[in-house]
Amino acid sequence: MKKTYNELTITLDDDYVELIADFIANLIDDAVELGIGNIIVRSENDLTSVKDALAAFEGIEMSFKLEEKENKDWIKAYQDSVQPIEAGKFYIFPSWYEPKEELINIKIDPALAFGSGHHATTFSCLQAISEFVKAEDRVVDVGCGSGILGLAAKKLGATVELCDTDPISVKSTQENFALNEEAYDKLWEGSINQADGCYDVVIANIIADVLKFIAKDLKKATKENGYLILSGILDKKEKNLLGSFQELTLIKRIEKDEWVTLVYKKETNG
Ligand SMILES: C[S@@+](CC[C@H](N)C(=O)[O-])C[C@H]1O[C@@H](n2cnc3c(N)ncnc32)[C@H](O)[C@@H]1O
Repeated sequence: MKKTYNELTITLDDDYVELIADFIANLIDDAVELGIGNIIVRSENDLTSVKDALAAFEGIEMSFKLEEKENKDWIKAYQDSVQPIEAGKFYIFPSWYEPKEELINIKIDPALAFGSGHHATTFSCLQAISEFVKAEDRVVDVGCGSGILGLAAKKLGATVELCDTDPISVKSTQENFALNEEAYDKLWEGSINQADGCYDVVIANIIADVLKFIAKDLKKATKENGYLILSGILDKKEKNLLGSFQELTLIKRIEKDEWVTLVYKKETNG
């Protein structure tokens, strides 16, 4: 145990506390404390990159205080308790576990970027990918985080491109593709507006407000008769989002915990 730990206090609108806390819990393995209008994260690791990842979120005002404090006894727990999970056709496991023969294996170690597979939004996307991605599809993973969704599509034989506005996610995606001995076809720091052409499947697990903000580009990037998988939508935000995608056909809705995943088809006349 180190002599000191880092404490990051995030002050934000109380409506977003749970959402952002969920996001942080998937970035790191350390304790996240929820307050009224604030979240406190404590870790022996440097929390600058968590702060930077949060600062990259568009549409949510946050202020940050990062301090170094004397260590009492937090740390050391979650990493030991990270369990593998099964989602759709996939088995997501940390490297200290053995793969499972009957499933498609994806090795992900807990790291700074979002996407260990445990969060309801990632889990539901993996289910949707199992159902809608076919070999040789051209797929883009928008907001790739750890790269887990792109990796899943790659394992199904798709051509995969990925992007994220956060450089830590881009790095983490590179590392996770290497860890799984897979190669992506393109990876860039940025968003879907920089994509080149159209895709059979567009996947975006971000948050409702951002999905709304980039709706036009997501729809444009989806091929005729292609699929658009949207996730990261809190149930209370769903209604407000639907209007931005109303010209597409909603073919599947997956609800897990308080999170909703929507699968749209862009019909030929859509
Ligand atoms: C909830 S995480 C999803 C990570 C991973 N795809 C998964 O399903 O577990 C959302 C990611 O979207 C990224 N992001 C936020 N706004 C974005 C935008 N406008 N365009 C692309 N990525 C964005 C964040 O940096 C974050 O890595």
